[in-house]
Amino acid sequence: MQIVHVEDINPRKAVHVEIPNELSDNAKSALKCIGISKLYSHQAESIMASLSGKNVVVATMTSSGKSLCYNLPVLEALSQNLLSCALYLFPTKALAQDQLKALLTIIEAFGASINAGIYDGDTSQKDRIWLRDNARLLITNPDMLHMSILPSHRQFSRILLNLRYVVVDEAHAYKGAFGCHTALILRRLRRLCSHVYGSDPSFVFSTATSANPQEHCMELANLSTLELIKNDGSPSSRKHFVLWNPTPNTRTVLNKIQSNMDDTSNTSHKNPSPISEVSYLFAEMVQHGLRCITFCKSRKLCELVLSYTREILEETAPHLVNSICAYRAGYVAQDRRRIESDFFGGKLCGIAATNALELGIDVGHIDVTLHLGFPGSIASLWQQAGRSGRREKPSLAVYVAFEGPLDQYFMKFPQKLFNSPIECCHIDAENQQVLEQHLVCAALEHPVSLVYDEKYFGCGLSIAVLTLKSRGYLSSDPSRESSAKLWRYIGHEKMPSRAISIRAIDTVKYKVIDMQKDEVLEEIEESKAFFQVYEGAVYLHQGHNYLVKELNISDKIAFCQKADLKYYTKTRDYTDIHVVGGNIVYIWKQLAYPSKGSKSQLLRTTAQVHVCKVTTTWFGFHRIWRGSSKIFDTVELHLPKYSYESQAVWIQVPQSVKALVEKQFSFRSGLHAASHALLHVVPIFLRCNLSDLAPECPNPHDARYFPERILLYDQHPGGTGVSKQIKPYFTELLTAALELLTSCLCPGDTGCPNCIQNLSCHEYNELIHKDAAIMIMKGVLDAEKSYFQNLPDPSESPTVEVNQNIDN
Ligand SMILES: Nc1ncnc2c1ncn2[C@@H]1O[C@H](COP(=O)(O)OP(=O)(O)OP(=O)(O)O)[C@@H](O)[C@H]1O
Repeated sequence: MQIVHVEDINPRKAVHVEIPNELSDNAKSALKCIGISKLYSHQAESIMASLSGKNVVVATMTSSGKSLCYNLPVLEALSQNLLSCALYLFPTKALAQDQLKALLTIIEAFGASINAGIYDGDTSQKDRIWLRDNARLLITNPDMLHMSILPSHRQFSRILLNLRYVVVDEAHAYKGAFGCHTALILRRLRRLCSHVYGSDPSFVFSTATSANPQEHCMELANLSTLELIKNDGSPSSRKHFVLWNPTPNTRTVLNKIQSNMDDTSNTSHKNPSPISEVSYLFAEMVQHGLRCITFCKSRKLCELVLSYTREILEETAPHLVNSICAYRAGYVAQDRRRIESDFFGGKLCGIAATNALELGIDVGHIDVTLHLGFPGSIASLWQQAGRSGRREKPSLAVYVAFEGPLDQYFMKFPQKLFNSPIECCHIDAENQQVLEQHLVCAALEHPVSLVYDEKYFGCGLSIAVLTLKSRGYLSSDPSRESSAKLWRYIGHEKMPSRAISIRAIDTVKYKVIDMQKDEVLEEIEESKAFFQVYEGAVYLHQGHNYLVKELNISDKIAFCQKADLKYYTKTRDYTDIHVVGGNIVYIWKQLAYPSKGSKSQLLRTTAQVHVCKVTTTWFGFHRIWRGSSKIFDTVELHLPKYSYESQAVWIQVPQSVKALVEKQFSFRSGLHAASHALLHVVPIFLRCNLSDLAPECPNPHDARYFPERILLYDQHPGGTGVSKQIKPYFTELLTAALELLTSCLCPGDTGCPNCIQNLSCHEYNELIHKDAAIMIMKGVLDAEKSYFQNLPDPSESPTVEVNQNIDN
């Protein structure tokens, strides 16, 4: 049977409290108006804490009424002082739209005169002017704050002068590169409020699933105190969480249904694959009148699931074919809004979605969530599953596993999924490179002072200022004493914020055009384009197959035509890391978290951090039968390579170690496994998002020379500085990675997801060898030890640069 485990998640009773007497009559009648007669205990707790001026983070379950935790104190404060203002930050435009509806209802119920509106990239010029002059509750996102509000802060002076609250919703979305940039943007905001406008807003965060909400939000907004509200008083319904493992040898009831129904040989669903099984489940749910979201890891999977499910419904319940659709990034905003409201209104009863729908957009009651593959974190899985069973009705979640190591690991050890703590959210708000980028913007907004601004930008400030001075971005009055100097922006760009991509999203995009309708179907970021569109590619849009007929690279357009195809395509590619050189100097600074080693110990490493060039080469594609996933054709591709500059941290493996390893094992496989293991232990030492980093993975089908090094690189063009932060810990990382491998008792050479297998490996964990990795890491650590034995203590000097030839 495919069902390998059922976890029964017990319902939880609501803990209600009376509406606090301290609230105004307006607030009480507003609550009554929106149908709330009692508060959940966490709501009362957080509302009272916010009203007393405390910074608050509400970390409770999905759909636990968190919006009220910030809306109520904000509206109470804004209706009592008719000048007071609030700023709401949502991580996506869609969420802002969604929340505005609920907010306008409660504002009306409050009977207060509070103008509220959304100020984002979609807001018209006319509305922007009106909002600047009239809004007291401005809803925006970090991008807009960074690009528009802060650089033109004088236009928002009324709001900033009277800013009483800053609300940060879905705070768990701010992690990795995006989190790091947002942290700096919030520091810029708080600095301006204090230095220019004399305001000091309180913060209210809402966050769903993270192990360290308080620490994460304090870091995000640089707060010294923050009240954590985590005792959830909202009710939750019973949930059955099913782990479903498609097994090639077992015919399921669903397969039987399918085989009875099939009369053609070209069907793609005879063999159970996770994609076809999830599609059958999806079709079943819809046919039983259950409202369902199927979460898929990628845009392509989302389209495939929709297309398979529609085929099944065509046979079994044709009237339901149009009651499901796909929802993912890349669709134009208008289409997404239409899908959201059709789903909410009941016109649609199922959606195949990527994590674009993971954040709390209210799409009404959902009975079932299906999860095709592990979404990358336990937190994410819970967040997705939390979408069903709202409003006290029982619900079902089914996690359908892929063949991959991580999915299979959870199928074997379900308790690792249900009993493990949820991961931490990592941001590195002291990232020197990101700090430098935002300091340029901050200096344009208001001159920077080393004395007054260190509390916002940390102890890396003075070094960052000197770096920016030498690069011609900042200058100060030479007659002033150094501590009294004010650093002003003197760079050439009028709007330096425009050059900073806070989500590290490419600005260059490819248009996908339907040739028959002459209509743009989608815009794809340049870095992702060649994975999806090339001549001969099967491109999926809203469950329909399109064949890409032509790719015009100079105009960045892919022309395609609807086609009835029983296969999909997949590129053959590899990624090379070329270390360019140019040492990036690591500057020692106070760490915000305890370090396991002393400063001098940490500096004793020959690891290097350099600028690198990351290049992806596409050399062909496979045509693969849907359902059976069998490759039936391989085609050559001639596409330009895609490159970007980034940063890498790496250590050379001595030739002697290589020679020793090669006597027993494949050296390449050892390097590959060692780089995975190294990546896995990074969070023990550094706050960062693992998806910011990637290990160097050898291409299993390429016998070319592979550099003798263990390397991690920053996946964002330009780099977020995470490689630089890793360098001083390299020896410690190697030691921890070695411990990880030697303590993992999994059998076999290829390890498990707990040691050397990595979910996001570009080469699908091919060519990895645990014992070879252990030998390599031991060899490198021994070589490091003997190298430094005879050297003086490096703690005298701030950096240790060890000369090594860069031969790759
Ligand atoms: N005290 C209450 N009593 C009854 N219903 C409530 C109460 N508070 C909120 N609700 C209802 O619970 C639902 C979910 O509320 P809300 O959207 O604020 O949750 P949330 O925690 O912000 O959700 P998400 O995690 O998706 O962001 C809404 O329909 C809201 O009206």
